[in-house]
Formats: sequence, structure tokens, C-alpha cells
Amino acid sequence: MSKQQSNPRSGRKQAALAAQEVVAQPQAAAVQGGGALPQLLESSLARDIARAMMDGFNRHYRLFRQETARAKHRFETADWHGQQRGQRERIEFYDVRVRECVQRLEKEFRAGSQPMEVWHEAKLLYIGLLVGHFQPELAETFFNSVTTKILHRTYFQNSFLFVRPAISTEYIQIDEPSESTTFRCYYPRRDALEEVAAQMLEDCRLQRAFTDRARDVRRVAQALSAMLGDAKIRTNFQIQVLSSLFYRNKGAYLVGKLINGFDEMPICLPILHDERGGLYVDALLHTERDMHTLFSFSRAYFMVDMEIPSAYVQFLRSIMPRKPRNEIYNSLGLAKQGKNLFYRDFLSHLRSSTDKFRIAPGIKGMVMLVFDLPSFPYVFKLIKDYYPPQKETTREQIKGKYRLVKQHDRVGRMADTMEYSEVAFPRARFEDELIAEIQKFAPSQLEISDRDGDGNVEVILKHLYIERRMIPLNIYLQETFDAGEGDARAQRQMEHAVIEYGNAIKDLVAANIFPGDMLWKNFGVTRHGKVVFYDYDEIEYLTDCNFRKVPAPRNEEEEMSGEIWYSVARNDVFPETFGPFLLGNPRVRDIFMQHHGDLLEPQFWQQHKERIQQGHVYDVFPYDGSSRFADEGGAAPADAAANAAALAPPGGTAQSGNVPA
Ligand SMILES: Nc1ncnc2c1ncn2[C@@H]1O[C@H](COP(=O)(O)OP(=O)(O)OP(=O)(O)O)[C@@H](O)[C@H]1O
Repeated sequence: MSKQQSNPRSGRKQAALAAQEVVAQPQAAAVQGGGALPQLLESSLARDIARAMMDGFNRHYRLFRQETARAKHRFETADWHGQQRGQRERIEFYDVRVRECVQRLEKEFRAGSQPMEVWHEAKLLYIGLLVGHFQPELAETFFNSVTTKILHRTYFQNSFLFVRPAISTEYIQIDEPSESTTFRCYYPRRDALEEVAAQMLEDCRLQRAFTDRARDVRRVAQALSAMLGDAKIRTNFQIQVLSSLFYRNKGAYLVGKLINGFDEMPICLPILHDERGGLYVDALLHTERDMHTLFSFSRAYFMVDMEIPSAYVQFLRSIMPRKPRNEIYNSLGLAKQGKNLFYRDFLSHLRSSTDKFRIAPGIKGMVMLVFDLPSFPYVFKLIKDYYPPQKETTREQIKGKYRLVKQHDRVGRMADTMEYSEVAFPRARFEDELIAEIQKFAPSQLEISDRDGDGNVEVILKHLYIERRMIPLNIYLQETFDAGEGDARAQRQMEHAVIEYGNAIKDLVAANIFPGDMLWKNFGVTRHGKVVFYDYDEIEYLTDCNFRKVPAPRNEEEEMSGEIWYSVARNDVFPETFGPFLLGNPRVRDIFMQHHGDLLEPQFWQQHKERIQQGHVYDVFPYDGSSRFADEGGAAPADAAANAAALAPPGGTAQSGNVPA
């Protein structure tokens, strides 16, 4: 093959042909069950490229870990603003390092002009460098990220990048006995659980004292004992806990599991600061559901210092077997790995299913065109090219809002999104109605072609968000209305949904987010019955909004006017006016007013805005109040007390679902 033909940046068809040539041999061999041995080149270029790529990844992970490791000190010193900043800034690290690496490869090796034989060999040599590496799966993804910035997309195949993983992540371990292992084991006696609880807390090595460690040890031991109930203790009875604590916002979480015979039960101890500035254990969470809530896609990523991330993922999967691995990687802050795994799962799902992509059920969006594949639990969102006049926004502004949500504390109430570009789907899997919809509303985003020249027509979408599918709240409520007042179960569900809806808004308020458009259709209900917001194009920081009372009319003409007669600035919000849009159904209105009437009062919003402006950082804890250890008159948990007071409706108790009351 000539150098010209195999240049990764040459024209499309030519490139496609070249790609076929290069991969022809390995593919043929693969059919026979093995790979062809590569003809090694004499040039050292491939080795240098592989080495530079490895250096690029190692630098990335070193910096990522350094930032992550700071979370412990920030927790110990109650540096909450720093913690949030760290969480936010760490998200950007990956792209910066990829860019650096691409630049280096271009500058030192003119990477974009090298023939494909060099790239093929660079991949093989990179695999060699991964033997014995502690983060091989992340390093493979890094290689993909860099390579896809350099090669033409016709080369996006396993010969040149890691379409499939090459290195196993099973049984990776640190040989040095002095180094910390992924998890610690404790072998308690049934009658000496306190000893183990004390040791577990001691081993966290937190540089801040517990206010009443003996009390916490007793509570943890009692909770462990209650978990065991009257189960017979088996020979393998043990507790395993992950060596690094999980930090997020104002909490540190000790995550592990209790093993007895064939039973394995998750455990998690949230460690918080109390009002006196001491530490305390707030709860012992122990159900799979608790874990799902803690690791939800609608929360910010944890900061966890991990030498071998795949070992953490394996451990976490053992306590959350139904949680996809991509979501676990995401929750650990390794979002590119999550994105890569998601895409692999998606392609595999496409191959093994036959249903078609369709317009998502529900009320169509004005700025987003949303579609789904019924057999797959995610939705795909395109930004439209045209919006109705009331939506004064642009593609860039919308992207900015989605970015804001990604970096913000999502407090269990805003769905995380994955952003993709140039995604190709088989045309045959699209309903014609959906194609017509995209052609009408987002033509700039659509290409339908046989891009790879392989005889398969594809739908190629330029830019796409993907997020978990939920049941739109308007549909959920409608189903309960349709079931009728005689259906007690439906009535309970309706009540739950309305209360949850208000809780969701209050949790968003605590996170300094004003959702903008609060219509039911902009919220979804998750598998666990949580209400989560997913329409981001109008969100604002609460602190950027001006919450106003509707002015009293000055004369009869103003009073009778059907129009808004007072002047309204761009960021003015009139909470009293929410009611007519939301509360048309009398039953819904009753429940809403009973639990969340304060949301219609400007003071509620103003007070929160002021507190946030004064520097108060609310934290919305990922478990409900009923899971918390009952207070025995000990130290009041700082945040819980503040939130309870601040978020409670007048004369009532805190209603926010997750804010401990
Ligand atoms: N995660 C999701 N799960 C299920 N359905 C969804 C999801 N996200 C969006 N939808 C559906 O797509 C519709 C439009 O989505 P979205 O609210 O994001 O669009 P939008 O254009 O921003 O809306 P609006 O017109 O209110 O600004 C929703 O009303 C809902 O029916």
C-alpha cells in the first residue's frame, strides 16, 4: 500500500479503501479464530507515538488523582466551596490532556501524516505498554480520544483504536504488600461488632475528631446487628470496605459490604460535620436501593482516590448488580470511560435488537427534538435549528446550560447527560416519521449517507445528548387521573408524584438552581419513583433571578386587563403566577398547596437566594431522613438542621425529600 493511499487524512473514499486494505488480513484471520501476526516496521515512529500517548495518559491520571486526593483535606477542613470547585474543575481535565497529547503528536511526529501501518503498529505497541498497568481500560479510552482527533473516521475500527478492550481488568492488583489494597476486610465476632465498627472508623484516618466516637461506634454496631437479625453466623462472616472514602459536597462515605454465608449486603456510612465542627456518622445505609440513590445518574460525581479503578467498579457492581458499568464509572468521575462503555453497550444492543427509533412519547419539546428506541432505556436529544419566538435562545446558549448542569451539583434532581458528536445509526432502524421530524426541525444536524462506502446507509447526527429515559411526569400523572378516584393505588401514586415534584424543586433551590420552566412535562419519574428535572434550556442560577411579588393594580383598567400590565425585566420571576400553569387539577392543587404552597411565595425564593449569596452551601444528602440514626440529644447535624429550618414550610417540617429533617 502506498503511503499516499493510507494517509489518515486523505479523501473519504480513498481512505475507506485504504482502511479496508489494512484491516483485510486481521479480519480474515479473525474468522478463523485468531489474529494475524503484525509485520513490524523498522521505524521507531510507532514506538514513539505509543510512548507519547502513554505519557499523555499517565500525566492525565496523575493530575486527576492529585485533584481527587485533595478532597480528603477539603472535607477535613470543611472547605465546601473548594470541594465544589474541585468537583467542577476535575471534569475539564480530560479534554485538556487529550488536546495536549494531540498537539504533541502533531508537533513531534506529524502524526496526522503518518501511514496507517504506523498507526496499526502504534496500537499494538501501546497494548504492550499496558501490560502491568493499573488503569488499562482508561488508558485505552485515552488512546481512542487522541486517535479519533487525528485519524479520519473511516479508520475508527479495532485495528487502529480500541473499539473493543484489549487488556483484561480482572485481578489487577498491586504486588507491593506495603501499598494499600482496594478494600479492607474485617472479621467480627457477633458479640463484638463494636470493636470492628471502631476499627473501621479508625482506619479512615480522618484528620478531624469525631464529636462522640463512642456513640457513633455503638450506633453502627447496633445497625449492623439489626441487619444481621437472627441470621446464623457463617464461617465466612466478614465486612469488606473500600479503602478510599467517597467524597462529595459536604459528605464522606465509607462504602462496603457485609458477607455472611451466601448473603452479601451493601453497607455505607455517611460521615458528616455537625454544628460543633466535629465529625459524626449519620446513618448506616444497607439496601441496594440506598446504593442506587447514592450513586444515581442525577448526582454529582464522587471524588475517590483509586489506584485501580476497575477494582472499585467490580466491588461496586457486586453491591449494585443491576447498575450498568458505564454509570458506575461516571459516578466515580471517570466520565469518558462511562461514555465509551455506554457506546459499546449501545452498539451491542443495536446488533441484538430489531425495534426502531421513534419520536419519544410525551409533549414535543420546543427546542429539543427527542427520540428513543423502545427496547433501550435512554433518550436521544437533538437541539433544533428553529424555535418558537418565545424561546429567545441559541444553540450555543443551550449547550452552555447543559454544560452548567454537567458541572453543577445535580442533587439527585437533574439527569446527567452524555454528549456525542457525529453519531451514526443504521437508517433502516429509524421510523420515517422521525426522519421527517429531524429533516423539518434540525436539518443542519442530519446527514443520511453511506458514509463508509460499505453499502449501509446511515443516519449521522452531528451533535446529540443522551440521557436516562424516565416517565414524563405529565404522562405519569395522566395515568393516575385516568385510573379514576376510586383507584386507591393510583391516588397514592399521584400524591407521591406531586409531593416529589415539590421536593425536587426545593432540592434544586438548595443547589442554587432555578429550573425556569417548571411545567410537569419537564420532569420525569425514575425507576425508584424519584422526580428528576430534564429540561435545561431555561435554567438559571437562583442568585441571578429577581423574585418579585406581582404589583397591586393601580386602577380598574389594570385590574381587568388580561395582559401583563407591569414591566418585567429579563430575570424577573413571579412565583405567585406559577399556580395557574401547574394546578388546574383540584386534587393536585390540594396536595401541592398542603405540602409546597411556599413555592408560590416570593419570600421563599428570596430567602434562599440571600442565604446562598451569604456563602451558605446547602448539601442535599442522598438518603432520606428515615435512614438517619435517631438523635439522642447529641450534636445536631449542621447542614440538616439548617436545611430543615430553611426549607420547612411555615409552621411545618422540612418537606424536601432528601434534605434530612
Ligand atoms: N429523559 C427523558 N425521559 C423521557 N422522556 C423525555 C426525557 N427527556 C425529554 N423527554 C421527552 O421529550 C420532551 C421534550 O424534552 P425537553 O423538555 O428536554 O425539550 P425542550 O425543548 O427543552 O422542552 P420545552 O419546550 O419545555 O423547552 C419532554 O416533554 C418529554 O416528553
